[in-house]
Amino acid sequence: MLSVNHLTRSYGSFTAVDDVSFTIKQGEIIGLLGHNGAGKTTIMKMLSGYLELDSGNVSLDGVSLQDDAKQLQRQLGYLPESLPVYPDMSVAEYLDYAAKLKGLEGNEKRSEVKRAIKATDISAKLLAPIHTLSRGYKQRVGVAQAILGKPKLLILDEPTNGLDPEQTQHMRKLIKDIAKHATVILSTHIMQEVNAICDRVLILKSGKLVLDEKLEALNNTEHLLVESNCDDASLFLRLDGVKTANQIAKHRWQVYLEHAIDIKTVASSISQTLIKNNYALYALHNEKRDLETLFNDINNNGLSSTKGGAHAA
Ligand SMILES: Nc1ncnc2c1ncn2[C@@H]1O[C@H](COP(=O)(O)OP(=O)(O)OP(=O)(O)O)[C@@H](O)[C@H]1O
Repeated sequence: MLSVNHLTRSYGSFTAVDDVSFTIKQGEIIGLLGHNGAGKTTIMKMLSGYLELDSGNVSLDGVSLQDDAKQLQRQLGYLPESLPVYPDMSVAEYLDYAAKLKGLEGNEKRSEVKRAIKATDISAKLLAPIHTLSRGYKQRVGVAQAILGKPKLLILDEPTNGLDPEQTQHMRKLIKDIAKHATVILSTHIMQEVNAICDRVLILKSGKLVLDEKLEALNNTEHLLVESNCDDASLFLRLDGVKTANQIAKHRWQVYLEHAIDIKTVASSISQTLIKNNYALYALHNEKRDLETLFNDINNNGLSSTKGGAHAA
């Protein structure tokens, strides 16, 4: 299991990742979403040990990044946003080199390189110098190096970036296969990608984690739209069945509910509570959301409050 606690990182005075915590079980595929600059790459770089944490901690199956970065790095594969490529090396030379860096030797190294080549379907270009490859092929070489040594944790920064539709399908299948034996975190801007392969989604906004939810629950999420002059998120959050309360405009709230909760019961307790607390209730009705509209709501709206704590988002 990957455990990430209070991860924080600034560049100078700018906080790019702000107190982010989550855990991921083996076999899960997590989609890390957020607009440009939300902090996705910074988180991935910290998890992979490429970038130091300012504070917080990361551990994989109990091995802490701070205490034993080398051991943890041996268990992880990382496809960075831009691969540190060696343009004049052939694909075969590069994979051999990458395998050595992971501590693989002899027969184990040979069989792992072979496996990675087969899995990413790059055998036709083994002798080609890397600088002659198309973007899609380079991406596959990047994934091949990431899966060497059968990592327990695979971190993929925009894995289908630059791939054509057929290669994208192939990559998605590959990621699913890998996830049978590993934890996968991938970042992407493409919602279909998340819907196609992820089990769970983490949404970042301005460095903060604003949503951590299973995709299945998310795509079946109903929320209540409440129009009221109430300005206190905690009023909604203390009600049974309420998961988050987002103020999306003056006098407009989106109240997200726990999975499988009776929406009418929650609606009734919201109206009673508002009135009991001397707030006006102008309207209350339910709406259904999918990942894409939820993502847009989160990014276009001002506040996100969860039972775990309310924060400006
Ligand atoms: N080396 C750096 N020095 C200063 N600021 C940086 C540096 N790297 C990233 N940032 C800033 O930190 C913030 C988060 O960047 P990051 O690359 O993690 O975002 P991202 O979510 O991966 O974005 P994208 O989707 O565009 O790749 C951005 O505002 C970015 O400009």
